Amino acid sequence: MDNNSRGFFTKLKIRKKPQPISDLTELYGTVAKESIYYIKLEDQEQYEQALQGWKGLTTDTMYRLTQIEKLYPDILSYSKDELSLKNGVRELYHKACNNLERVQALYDQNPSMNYSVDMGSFDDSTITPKKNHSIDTLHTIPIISGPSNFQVISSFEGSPQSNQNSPLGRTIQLIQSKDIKDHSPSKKMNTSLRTTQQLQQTSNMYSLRSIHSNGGSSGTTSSELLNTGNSAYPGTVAKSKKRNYSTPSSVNTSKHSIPDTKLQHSQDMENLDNFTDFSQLSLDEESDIVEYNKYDLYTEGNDRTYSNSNSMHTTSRQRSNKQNADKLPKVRSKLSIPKLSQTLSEPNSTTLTKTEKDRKAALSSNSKDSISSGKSAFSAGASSNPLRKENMKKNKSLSSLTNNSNTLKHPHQSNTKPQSSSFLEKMNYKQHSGTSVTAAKAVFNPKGQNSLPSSSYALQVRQLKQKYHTGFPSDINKKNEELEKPRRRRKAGNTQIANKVSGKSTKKANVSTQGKKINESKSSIQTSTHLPNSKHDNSTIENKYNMTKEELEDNIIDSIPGIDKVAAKQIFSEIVVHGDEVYWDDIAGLENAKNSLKEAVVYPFLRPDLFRGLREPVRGMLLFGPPGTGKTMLARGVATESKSTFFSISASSLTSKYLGESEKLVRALFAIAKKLSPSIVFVDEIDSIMGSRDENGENESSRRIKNEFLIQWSSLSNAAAGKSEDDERVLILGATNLPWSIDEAARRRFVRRQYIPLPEAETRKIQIMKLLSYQKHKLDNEDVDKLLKLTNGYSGSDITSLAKDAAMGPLRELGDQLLHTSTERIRPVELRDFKNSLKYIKPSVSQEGLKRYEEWASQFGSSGV
Ligand SMILES: Nc1ncnc2c1ncn2[C@@H]1O[C@H](COP(=O)(O)OP(=O)(O)OP(=O)(O)O)[C@@H](O)[C@H]1O
Repeated sequence: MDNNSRGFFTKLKIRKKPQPISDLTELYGTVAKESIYYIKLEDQEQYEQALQGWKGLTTDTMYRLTQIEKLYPDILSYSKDELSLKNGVRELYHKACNNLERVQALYDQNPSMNYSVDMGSFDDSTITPKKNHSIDTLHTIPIISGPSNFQVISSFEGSPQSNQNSPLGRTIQLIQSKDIKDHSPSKKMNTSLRTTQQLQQTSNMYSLRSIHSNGGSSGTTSSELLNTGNSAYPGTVAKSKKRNYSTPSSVNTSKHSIPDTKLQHSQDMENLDNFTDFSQLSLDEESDIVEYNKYDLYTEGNDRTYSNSNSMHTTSRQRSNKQNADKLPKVRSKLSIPKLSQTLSEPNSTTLTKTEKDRKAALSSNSKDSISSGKSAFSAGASSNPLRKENMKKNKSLSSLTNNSNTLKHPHQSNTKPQSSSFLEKMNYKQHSGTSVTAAKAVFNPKGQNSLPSSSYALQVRQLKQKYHTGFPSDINKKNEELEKPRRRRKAGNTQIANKVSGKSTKKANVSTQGKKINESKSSIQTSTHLPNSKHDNSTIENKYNMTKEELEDNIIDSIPGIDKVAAKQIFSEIVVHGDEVYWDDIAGLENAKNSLKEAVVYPFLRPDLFRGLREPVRGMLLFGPPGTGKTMLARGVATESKSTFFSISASSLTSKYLGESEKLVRALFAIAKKLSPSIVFVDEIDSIMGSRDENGENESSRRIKNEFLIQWSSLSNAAAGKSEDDERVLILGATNLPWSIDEAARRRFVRRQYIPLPEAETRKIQIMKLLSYQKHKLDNEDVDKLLKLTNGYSGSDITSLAKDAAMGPLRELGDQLLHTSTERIRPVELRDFKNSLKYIKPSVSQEGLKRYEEWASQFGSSGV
């Protein structure tokens, strides 16, 4: 370890009370400002530049956030503000990714729209309107010159952070500028030494822990870390300086979109906050700012230019810093969080481009609601550009652009302040029954909300009714009637049956066509099964609630304080199962398990009033047993029969490569499950996230997921139907083939541990008969009995495979003639087909394996009621 590195660690130790707020504030401000800039570039059809910018921004943001998380790993010690800021940054990052995708598509579609511009420029000229080239109407954004003016230290070359179109990335060059040597306040200091020290100091904010860790999660080298540390600086500068518009009208810039109360906050602060014109800064002043921000870095040697023309070139410094020194506000107070919203205000309308004007018009027309404003703004922006509009549609970027408007909000607003009323207002929501949560429940819990009101439910309903004048079905008699109504069975041939017959297991057939799918390749995530259900049709949702599913989700998310929006979106789009119709009758046998589940889940969910006090239902139930015995089917059956919102998750859906992300997903999952209660959170293969602590291979990330999960699970103490008035009924239903691997703490929380054994002969018979009922066959009772003897030890899924294979027998016989044979002439399935198939379809569970399950069941489990 060299001396410099030692210096880092010493500093880290000295820093007794880590305060992520300053880092996060700075990062948020930087990302937000850059985002606005790149959106403007896109508005100006400068796709290439915008693209480069988004790329740099996304990379840098995630990297810097990771570093902050590493530096301040104790999330529990974060203040509310810090958490909100962190969420805010995540949200901006997510939106930046969406924007990146969109701009990439725009760029790919129409590369001719791009202009050859010096990519080193952060020149406002690049966002100059093309059709309305009035110089007077231009406003300026500071330019940081390209590499020609800078001396790049070789170790930084090729760094991913060196994206020059991103101010974040450009800082790498900036920081090593020759000008630093010439103009920095510490002129006596040897430049390279000082630069190194500066880098170290800045890196202290972000990268100490991983400086020698060979990159940590991001796989970075120490030089990259330093780069990233440096990249923190422009944000500081950007935050610390006033954006200066070149036209007289820009004097009134601050009036834009800023509530009066905020304006009163501090004009100086605003100036400081908005100042981004680097070229107007004196070195001395800037060094003060740097000092104020505790970043001992000097960037004012960097070349930037004013551009009050639409020229697209980068020039060297055009004005002396001294000349503009007085433009820097003399404020040294700490940047306050609320200023972020001001920082992000739109510029003066007179300086806006046409598209921006559209956006602004939309904004003002809906100023009460930033979300809706954003949407309108988006429409305006999109409509001005047909290509973009089309592309937006294609890329589902409505929400991402809507979200852009969120960048104009304070993170607190975006995270915690429910937007419901204005949102509902905009959507004419009063015309429709139910609140957003109700609507969401109807969407995500399409079988219908629990019919019987617990007192808390009734209370909630009353409150919601008062608030939104809705027509909730709260009449208990009505609900009793509803309960007693014979269940409407699906017609044979519906998707479920079709899936079975066609051989798709319920699990495998689950391919969502609803909601956004962030990652379709995640086969572990089941999001929907039954497409024909019109309630699940997005268009129906839109008709019914006059809002899209995405809007509905946004609304729900907004109503949950403190939730990470990105994580919540992921939960909605990937994990929520939209109705999953498996009925008890579909599951052959397993009567004990069914009874157990009815008692533990179904009845309490349907009659919460009966299940209180000592009868309070369990909050965790484990289904364990050999593979393919119907555990997943049972879980789906429970979801259907209990009329609950069903979340089906797997380890992979909760695992993120980014530090802290998985915990957020877990928190979001529980928060949404509570919100949409009654809910069942089904975790298949739960051993993979609840593995025993002494199990080999438990890594840090799975330990963190597990801990978070256990914490959240504990918080469901009143969640099952029971005690309190405002109970939220959420059940964790786990399934595993490896019950002995489950951590003891988790095992304890699974109060009921239900053994799902291999099917008995009777169960196999029911299953075989059910499967044969969809096929022409010639098996009589005697044949079936013979078959039962032959399939001893087969699991439910083995039986399904066998039946499917046997059904192929008559077709196999035909060979190529199959193509010319009419359906009627194909012979029925016979016992011999099964016998043939039995030759190569063997039981999947061994006798020894079975023994182990039985032992564990007798020790920890139960086998029925
Ligand atoms: N009792 C049953 N009744 C009807 N079909 C069954 C039954 N058990 C299993 N199957 C069939 O086996 C398939 C797999 O079942 P399921 O996925 O529920 O098993 P599992 O116990 O969850 O398996 P794993 O532990 O491997 O996830 C089902 O889609 C169904 O076709």
